[in-house]
Amino acid sequence: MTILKNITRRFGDQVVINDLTVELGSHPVTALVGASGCGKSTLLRIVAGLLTCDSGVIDANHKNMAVVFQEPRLLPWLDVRENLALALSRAHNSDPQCIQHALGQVHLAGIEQKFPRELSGGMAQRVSIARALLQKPDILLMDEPFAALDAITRSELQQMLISLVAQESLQCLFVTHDLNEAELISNRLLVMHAGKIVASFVKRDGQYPCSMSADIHQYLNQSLGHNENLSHH
Ligand SMILES: Nc1ncnc2c1ncn2[C@@H]1O[C@H](COP(=O)(O)OP(=O)(O)OP(=O)(O)O)[C@@H](O)[C@H]1O
Repeated sequence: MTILKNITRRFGDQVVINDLTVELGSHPVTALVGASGCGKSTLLRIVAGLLTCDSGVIDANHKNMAVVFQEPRLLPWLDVRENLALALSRAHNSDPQCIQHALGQVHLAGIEQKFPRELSGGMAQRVSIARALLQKPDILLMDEPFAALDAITRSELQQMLISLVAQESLQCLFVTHDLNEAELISNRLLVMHAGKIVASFVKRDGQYPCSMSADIHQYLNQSLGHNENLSHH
């Protein structure tokens, strides 16, 4: 479990994360949704340790985190095996079989020799997920990982992630502004608005409450900076 208490982060005069308190890791997949610019990526980067906060406390039991971004961020001059070997060496692991295993996990056997430019967007993103898995993360942080993919590929990767989470007992924080994706993938859904978590929902018996979608749209439709009427759940 990672607990963030009273986190605030500014960029210049702009308060992007505003006295935010949340606990992560009590459900396999927590989705974080919110309108563009509400601070989702900033929060994820703070959790990942890629960004400091100005005030607040982070009590992180998740020691080993891996991040998957919207872009695969593969090194173009290295082939797939070399890209993954780099991640493996960072994880202080020299067992090359792990690379085959990780590629199998993302259903991509036999492409070790290909260079990133030879991969489709979906394949490249699968490689970046394999790279994250090689780090054996105790929480996987995903920032709009499927946003740049076409609808069919996106759906395939969503199903792959759902299976992976179940098979590997992964913990995942999944940032998206696609509510359907968030509902499908997550077990818990946090709504962010103007730097705060304004609502939280838990999936029970495979379903979120019927009223959730309307509640969230009310938040998403509000312009940033006008959240004083929001109710907490
Ligand atoms: N490095 C930075 N320097 C200055 N401002 C920043 C920086 N990073 C983020 N911001 C600002 O913080 C606000 C929140 O950005 P953030 O990327 O966290 O939002 P988001 O909810 O993830 O949005 P989106 O869904 O569009 O990705 C934005 O106004 C953005 O311009």
